[in-house]
Amino acid sequence: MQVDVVKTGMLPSVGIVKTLCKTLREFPVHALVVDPVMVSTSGDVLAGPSILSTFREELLPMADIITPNLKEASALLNGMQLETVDDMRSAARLLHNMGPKNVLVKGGDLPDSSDAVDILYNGHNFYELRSPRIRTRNTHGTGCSLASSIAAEVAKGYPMLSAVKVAKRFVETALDYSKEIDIGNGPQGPFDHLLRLKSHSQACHRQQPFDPSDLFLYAVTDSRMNKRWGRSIIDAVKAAIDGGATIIQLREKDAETKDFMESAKACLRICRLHGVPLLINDRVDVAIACDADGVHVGQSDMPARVARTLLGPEKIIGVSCKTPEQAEQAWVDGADYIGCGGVYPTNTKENNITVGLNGLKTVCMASKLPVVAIGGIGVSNARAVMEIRTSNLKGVAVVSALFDRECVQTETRQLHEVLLGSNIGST
Ligand SMILES: Cc1ncc(COP(=O)(O)OP(=O)(O)O)c(N)n1
Ligand SMILES: Cc1nc(C(=O)O)sc1CCOP(=O)(O)O
Repeated sequence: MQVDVVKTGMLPSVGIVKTLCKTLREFPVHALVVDPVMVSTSGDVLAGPSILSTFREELLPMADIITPNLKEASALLNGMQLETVDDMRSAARLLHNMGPKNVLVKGGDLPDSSDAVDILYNGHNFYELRSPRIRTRNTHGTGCSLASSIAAEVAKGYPMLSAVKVAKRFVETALDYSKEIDIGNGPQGPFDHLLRLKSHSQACHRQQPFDPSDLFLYAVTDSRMNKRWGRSIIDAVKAAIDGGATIIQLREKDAETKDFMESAKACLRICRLHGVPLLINDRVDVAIACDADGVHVGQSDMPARVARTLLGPEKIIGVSCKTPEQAEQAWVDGADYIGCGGVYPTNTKENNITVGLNGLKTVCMASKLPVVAIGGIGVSNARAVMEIRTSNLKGVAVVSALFDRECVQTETRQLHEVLLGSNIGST
């Protein structure tokens, strides 16, 4: 077996350190990451002074990097006082003289520092690596995970400086992710390094599975209209839900990404309270970032197949389709529903091709997926749309008839009544 990178953790006896060094001399590895575990983040002493001379004389000279915390660096340097960043630099230089190629002195315990400062020294340059200090009691295991992450990055072939930066970012993100978890009985809890796995599985989780009847009254927001009427997107979404909207899509063409994310998160809270799914138009990144229930993509947006890979199996994906071929492709790509239009001419979307009721019917009959009709639909014509009577036409998606009006709630309620009267999907 070829071993590329070895990372050491706690080595409880002199005999074990000596055996390890002997093995490493016989079977050299590409890189050796030494976490000289002697004092844990929680302050527990994990290895006695008898081990220090073996560390200094045998193990450290073989290491590509060593990653002591302040107490370990001090122990290796016969009790040297380490209280400032300058002290850490001096310690890194002295430890480097013992033979390792790189030294990372971790300043997590540095008094009076609002940042977490680590010093990396490679014999030529010092790098001061700073990240915000995350206030949490769940820090147990951070040193070990940092060194393991460095080893993993080095094994992937990255240079030491980038390996350390990536590892530090990983630990920082994991600390932040798990900072409020109530876990463990002692003064400290473990931090949670499975964050990527968990955040992905959470991202893949939706409150409820997709129900095609959610397409019944589909409210699609428009920032320009809401601005014109002097209301926020959040107020618009609330009003639409109060009026009976069964699904919401945020279609914010002019929003800056950060603003879009913030309003999406606020809207999501409202939607979750009411059990109404919230989709994001076009922006798969925003949907992932705010854990929305899904996305709606057009023919020139990210392909549904790619969106599905990014979003996972449970999120809702809708695709705009004007033809039977597009509807077939949406099904193949793993979409959940299609939006078909424009049924009528509309001013909301420039240069939109109108397919009419016949086009809608043709697409519905070809589609294996549920369909929602869109384009120029409102109280006056929703019934005619639903009367094409194909069983997979589940509802209407509406922008201006709800949001380019003074009272969103009233308009939504009226449309809801019309749709109820049309007895959708019963044939
Ligand atoms: C339900 C629904 N159907 C169709 C569309 C149109 O989406 P797209 O083709 O991506 O065009 P834009 O909305 O981006 O202008 C939709 N948004 N919702
Ligand atoms: C966003 C959109 N997509 C369409 C399509 O045909 O795919 S029509 C349209 C605009 C719908 O707005 P209104 O309800 O104001 O007509």
